[in-house]
Amino acid sequence: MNQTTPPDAASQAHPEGRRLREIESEQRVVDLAYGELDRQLARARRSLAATEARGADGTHQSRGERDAYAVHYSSLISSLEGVEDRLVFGRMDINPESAKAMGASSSPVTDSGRRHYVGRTGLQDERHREVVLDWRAPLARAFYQATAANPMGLVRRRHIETRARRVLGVEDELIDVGALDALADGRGPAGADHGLQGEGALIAAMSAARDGRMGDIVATIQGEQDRIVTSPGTGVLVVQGGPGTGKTAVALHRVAYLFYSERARLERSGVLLVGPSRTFLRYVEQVLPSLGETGVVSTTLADLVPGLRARGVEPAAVAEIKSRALWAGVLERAVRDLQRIPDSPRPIEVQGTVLSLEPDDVREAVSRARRSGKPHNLAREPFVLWLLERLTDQYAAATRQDASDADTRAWIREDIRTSRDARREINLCWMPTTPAGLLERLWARPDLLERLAPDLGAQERQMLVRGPGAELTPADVPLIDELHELLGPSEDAQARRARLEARRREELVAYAAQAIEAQDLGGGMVSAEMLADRVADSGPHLTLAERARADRTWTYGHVVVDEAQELGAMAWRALARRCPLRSFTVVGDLAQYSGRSAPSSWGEVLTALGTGGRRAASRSAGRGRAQGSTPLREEALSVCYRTPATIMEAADRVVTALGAPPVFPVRSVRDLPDCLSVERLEGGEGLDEQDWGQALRRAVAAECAGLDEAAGPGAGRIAVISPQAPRDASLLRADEALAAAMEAPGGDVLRSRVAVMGPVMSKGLEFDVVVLVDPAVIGETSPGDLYVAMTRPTRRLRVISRAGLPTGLDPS
Ligand SMILES: Nc1ncnc2c1ncn2[C@@H]1O[C@H](COP(=O)(O)OP(=O)(O)OP(=O)(O)O)[C@@H](O)[C@H]1O
Repeated sequence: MNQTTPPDAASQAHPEGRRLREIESEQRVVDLAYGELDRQLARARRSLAATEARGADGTHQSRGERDAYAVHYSSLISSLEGVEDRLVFGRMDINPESAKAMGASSSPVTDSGRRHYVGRTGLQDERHREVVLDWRAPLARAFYQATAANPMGLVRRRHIETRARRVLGVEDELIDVGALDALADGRGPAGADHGLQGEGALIAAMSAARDGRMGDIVATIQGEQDRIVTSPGTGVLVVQGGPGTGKTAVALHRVAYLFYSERARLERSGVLLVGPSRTFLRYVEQVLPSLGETGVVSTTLADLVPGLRARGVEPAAVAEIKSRALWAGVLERAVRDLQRIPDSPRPIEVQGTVLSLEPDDVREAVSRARRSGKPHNLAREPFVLWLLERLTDQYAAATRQDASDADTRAWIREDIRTSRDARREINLCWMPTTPAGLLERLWARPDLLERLAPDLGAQERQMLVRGPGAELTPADVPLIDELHELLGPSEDAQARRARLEARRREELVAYAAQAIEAQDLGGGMVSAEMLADRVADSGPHLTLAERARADRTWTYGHVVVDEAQELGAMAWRALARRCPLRSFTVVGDLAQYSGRSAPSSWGEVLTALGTGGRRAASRSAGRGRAQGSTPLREEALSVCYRTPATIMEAADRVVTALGAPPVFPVRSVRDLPDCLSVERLEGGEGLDEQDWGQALRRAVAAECAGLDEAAGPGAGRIAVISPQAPRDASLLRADEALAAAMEAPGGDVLRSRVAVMGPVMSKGLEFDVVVLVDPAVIGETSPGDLYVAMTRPTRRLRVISRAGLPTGLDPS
């Protein structure tokens, strides 16, 4: 078991004195580490200031270099600032033989390599001697993975608890009893045989009141988690397991680990993190910066395409139809459908001469343009050019001109190109269009849909029909992305971009002219144009993440997808395009799928990544290679850190009774007394709104009071998860105190003490307390959603129901 610091003869008599001495001694090391952090931060800030002071002068190349340095120093500063909190959290004592074998060099803190301090980042002193070992360093693996059965050279693991640069306590685990004598300070506590590493620190982390933001787990990563965090970044890795097993936490730490182990590659390409909702992304946004990493772009699928807003809502059944793989073919056909060969010759009048657009010529032009391999809008140019050449020949013959020289041909071509007939007829054969325009046409024209998507049933097609001008929905976004690939930029878009650039330059020139005049700059040596060029060149300093986010065609070095069981084939295709290397961390739990028919395997979910259709892995070890070109590995986590055992067991019973049992049953690390209460209201479904409102307010107010008592006044977070969230939210607001507790600064529900949401919105989140409304209603449409809703609390679940209770939940 864990104890605080090893007892020796003196400490038997004065254990408190011994504890204080240990704390004091660790404080000296922690002071040294923060001193080093401060020194490095000050140096980076000075370098940034010096770089910026160099101004916008110099050659194009030197301005580019200056910008690159500025971005580098800014990121370095953010990284160093990010690791301030709990900079050092662990110490490893290594047996002398292992230390010698590792050949570790000595430093003021390492005791000839026999002692290492583990922290959020690696720090060395000015003489390049180790002060803090980065938690991702190979040597630090023993801190997370060593057990009594496999000590990995570790004699003792120490967790150091700090707050705001002060050491508050230490917690020791003895790993290798046999090696203890070899250590300078002799004896230690009994060996660790509980299977959890740093149990005290772990339980403390889990018991702390939630504050609406996920914290990192770097100080308490467990062995099974660490093996996933540090597994190589190649291929597709599925991290699965029941609720609260740390899948999200592990995936985020894996990103930080990959930045460490493959920094050169990922610093150039960045990492994309895809989450189920903006709220979820806000929930996890602190984790990577707290590990010193900033090169991550996070997005929902709805926000995947820069500049596109998908604010429309539609039934889940419609979104499901849009997610199917068949759309790849349908959209391809829709684009080819814009390339038409007329049934008969079309007359074209050019300055009084009538030419004929021949179907055979159009056929040839179409096939040449398609052979160019360019997307539709870009292939239009070779298509038009080839037809214009044919029409030019016709015109020359009809007007008896010699069109053998380039200038004459160019004149004729221009006359044809600008004639109304030619424009109309050529457009009809090869219509330029935008992704949103084409999709709008598809939804608005059932006849078109029937022709292009014959595999859909008539009823399904009917469900897709939507009038022109309607808002795009999140499920439209992967289709739009696919269409971007098939269509390429439209002439309109290209022209718009050129116009914008021209306007921006005009503004810059005007601004520069004013500046020259106002400040009497230049002395005749600098023109407004020159100054405008410099301002444009020196532009804003964009970080990699900012550049990547704004560029739809950016390819990332690694992609993490959370709640991945929800993504359909079209979404995976969009993500596959963003990572041709197919380096993916796929996080999810098939049992938490929203809807009735969850996919049966990850192979089925991930077909679009080229992993083949077969799963080749088993439960925990679960490594294997699927048939297909992209290697697929599956790992499963088995310990729930979030939800008390009583609640977890109830959730398992309920979904099992609904015919959707957990894919991986999990073991909770703790249980709490009185953590589950279930109430079926008298009056049942016949209860009127007023009585229901009252009962709900009473329940939520009681939970607020209970949490005040358990965590301190106002501390902790409560979620009310209801199938009728908006209506229940307004009922709760009738109580002034609850309305105040529901206030969400900046619209961020995670900042409110009481958040009301539907079950889908609660995916991936966690709260101290959950008040769950009408679980049977949720379970009826989606057992997975009920599983999610029941497993969000860290302390307590209160069920309040008007409808009958689902099997497995009995009134308490
Ligand atoms: N090793 C650990 N040390 C401390 N806390 C941990 C550890 N592992 C997980 N946790 C905590 O457990 C909680 C659940 O983790 P996380 O959200 O990553 O689980 P999950 O498997 O993604 O859950 P779900 O599938 O329910 O969304 C979080 O508060 C996380 O910080």
